[in-house]
Amino acid sequence: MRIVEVREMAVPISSDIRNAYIDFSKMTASVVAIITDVVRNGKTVIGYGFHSNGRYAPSGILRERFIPRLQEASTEDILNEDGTNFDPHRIWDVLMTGEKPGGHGERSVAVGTLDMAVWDLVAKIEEKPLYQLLADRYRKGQVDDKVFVYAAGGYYSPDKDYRKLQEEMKDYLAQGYNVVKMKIGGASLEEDLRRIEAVLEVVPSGRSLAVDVNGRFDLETAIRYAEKIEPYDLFWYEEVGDPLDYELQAELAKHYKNPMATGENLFSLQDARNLIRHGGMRSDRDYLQFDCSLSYGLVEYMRILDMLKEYGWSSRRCIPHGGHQMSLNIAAGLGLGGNESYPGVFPPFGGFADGYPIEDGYVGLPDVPGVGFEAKSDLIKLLRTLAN
Ligand SMILES: O=C([O-])CC(=O)C(=O)O
Ligand SMILES: [Mg+2]
Repeated sequence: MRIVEVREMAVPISSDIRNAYIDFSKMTASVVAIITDVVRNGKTVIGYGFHSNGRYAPSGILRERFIPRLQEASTEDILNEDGTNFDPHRIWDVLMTGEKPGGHGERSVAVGTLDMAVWDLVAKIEEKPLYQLLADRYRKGQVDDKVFVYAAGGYYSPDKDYRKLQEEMKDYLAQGYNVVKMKIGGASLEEDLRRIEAVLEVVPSGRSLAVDVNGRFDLETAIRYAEKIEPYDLFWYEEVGDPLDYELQAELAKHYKNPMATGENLFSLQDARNLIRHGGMRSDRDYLQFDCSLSYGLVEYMRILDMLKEYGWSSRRCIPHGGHQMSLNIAAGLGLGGNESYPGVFPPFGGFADGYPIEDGYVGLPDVPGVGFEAKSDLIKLLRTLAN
């Protein structure tokens, strides 16, 4: 059993949308394929991976460092004890050979992308959906048969007036979502309040709406918005200040009693632990959005889940960023609180398996081996261009 070849390709996921911090006019993502000599059901087993929106394709470091390390590793270094499958934990150690701690930067995205492909591979070799493999290995087989998902959108974009914003949100509700998310912080407070109120006119209540600042605010602005939006009783107030400004987050908690969410731009166990230690996040109401594809993959994410347990946090407080099937599998297999979804943005990466509609805010997962990319036709079409 060996890896024959690892391929990488950068793909554009550009669009004219904008959050409070960046526009997506030049956004890209890396997709990878790990091609093996293993055959299942008459076909070569290939693991696929990619990373979430928000970080540009780390093609350079993938091709110069991480893919060569994987391809040059000896079989014993990347297989499990009895040689029957690849071992994601051992592969992680191989990938991180020669890397100093701290300063996680873009390499956590490169490793997260490869890690997704490795888990896809491992589950395909065991001929199980990844959620089932995870539940069998780490949760006594217990799978959540459906996962809470919310519709993330509500971006700023040219010509998007209040009516168009309302139409977008109504469409998400019509698709079966109960919670929608919109961007704030990219306009004046007055303008953002008008946008929020426009959306509140078309959703059942404030609990159906989350708002995302994408790290734009200083403490003073964070508190000013907090005071204005608190009466709306929103689902959550997301990534309000700089992701690494734990003091701001902790101070905000003193001024905002409703749920807060953050963590999508914390890329390691150590950064996540600092948030829990110093960020004033409240385990009875707040949400954690660490995204394995950006932060060294599921191997590291499981370390984060262990850390959370140590600090008295339930895995149910985790609703990862990124809207991908990888986190959906983790949610179902390891018992997270839910997952993000991008029904209208970042195609073909947004949305889940074909034929699995959202029902009352929850989605089911297909019974196919691996992460389930083969059950999402637009995505697998793109991924297969790498393998052929
Ligand atoms: O706009 C973005 O960068 C994506 C984001 O924050 C989210 O999905 O929460
Ligand atoms: Mg966000």
